[in-house]
Amino acid sequence: MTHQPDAAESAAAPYDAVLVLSFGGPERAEDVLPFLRQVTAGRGIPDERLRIVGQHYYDRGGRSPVNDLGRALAAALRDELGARGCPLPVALGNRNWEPWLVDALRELHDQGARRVVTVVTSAYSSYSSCRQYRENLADAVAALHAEGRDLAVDKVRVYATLPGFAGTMAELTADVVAGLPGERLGTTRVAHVTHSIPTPMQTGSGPVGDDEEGYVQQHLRVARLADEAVTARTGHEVPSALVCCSRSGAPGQPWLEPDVNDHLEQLAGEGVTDVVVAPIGFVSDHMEVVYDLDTEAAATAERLGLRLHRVPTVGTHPDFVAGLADLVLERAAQARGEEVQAASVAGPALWSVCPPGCCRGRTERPALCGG
Ligand SMILES: CC1=C(CCC(=O)O)c2cc3nc(cc4[nH]c(cc5[nH]c(cc1n2)c(C)c5CCC(=O)O)c(CCC(=O)O)c4C)C(CCC(=O)O)=C3C
Ligand SMILES: [Fe+2]
Repeated sequence: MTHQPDAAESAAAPYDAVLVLSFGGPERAEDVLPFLRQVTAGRGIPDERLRIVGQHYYDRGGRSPVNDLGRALAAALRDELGARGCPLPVALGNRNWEPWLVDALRELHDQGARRVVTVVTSAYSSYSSCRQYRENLADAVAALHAEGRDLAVDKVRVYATLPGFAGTMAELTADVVAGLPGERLGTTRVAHVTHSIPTPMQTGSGPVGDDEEGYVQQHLRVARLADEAVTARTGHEVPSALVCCSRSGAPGQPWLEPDVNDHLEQLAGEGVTDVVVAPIGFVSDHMEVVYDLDTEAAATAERLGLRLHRVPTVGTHPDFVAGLADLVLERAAQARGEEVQAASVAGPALWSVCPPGCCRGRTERPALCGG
């Protein structure tokens, strides 16, 4: 982290640092409640839900895996960029807990960074997974400006269709299905899983007036690519569905459905024997995966007599990390005004500068990386 590259000589120019921007989680029991209050500030998540979610953290000693996973991704990306002759510092900064975003950016600035490119740990458009991070960036940069620090921040493109993400997820899914006994493939189903969001957040996701490129539509592209990989690998068309986990919000409030547990109930009633659970909505094995899928959905499957097979998340898979490095260099070329070839699967490459109104929230707040 100490070596300062000469930005002018680097394929990463004009950027002199990379920020991995993530959700964040607690690492000690005493931090669980403050973390939950931070996440839900003003969002009307019932106390009942908070107690349940808090317990998931306490059951693991109060330590969420998410920060360690973010640090591992940042280190892997730094190594990959270094191996490509771009020895940039890569820092982890979080929305909801230490290491806080503003502190990560301040540290990069102390190391000499003046123009930072951000990789968010979510591949999809929505208020929660894209715009809210852009608002967090606006707040952090404004705070640093108020300290007299000069720093500009950009973001790589929305990467649901990046080969290193969607293609890797598709191959990982095909690996799991191909490992099942051939005689059970006829009674096997794939469940592509993502984080549920409120229905109005889905409606507002992606560019205004574009019904083809919202949160769900982007997931359906990735799911279809994975289905095709499964068929190519096994010769079977294994039916699949896009389902959700981690719903919160008040009872009565509409969120995306079906819940993965309800979906398993339905499949059990249809004579299915095996369900391959592919967490396409997530990039690492954080709590939504290790609790909602590996603990809760696994228990549901067990009760129903279903065999559940969980596909790994992309994590620090070399193809994912290489894809993110490609994105950083692609964004750099774009920032230099060069024409770029944006590699994409399962649909067109998505945008790096969000159009006005993209992923609308409940209120208009300043956001960076938008047009
Ligand atoms: C789309 C999406 C992603 C994926 C994209 C991305 O990664 O950004 C995501 C990731 C995550 N969500 C996480 C944790 C939580 N999310 C909550 C609440 C909420 N999530 C929402 C959406 C998303 N969340 C929403 C609309 C809410 C309602 C409140 C609000 O509008 O904000 C709550 C409050 C309690 C509850 O309601 O469950 C917690 C504790 C963790 C950390 C896990 C760990 O510690 O390992 C991660 C990676
Ligand atoms: Fe969440």
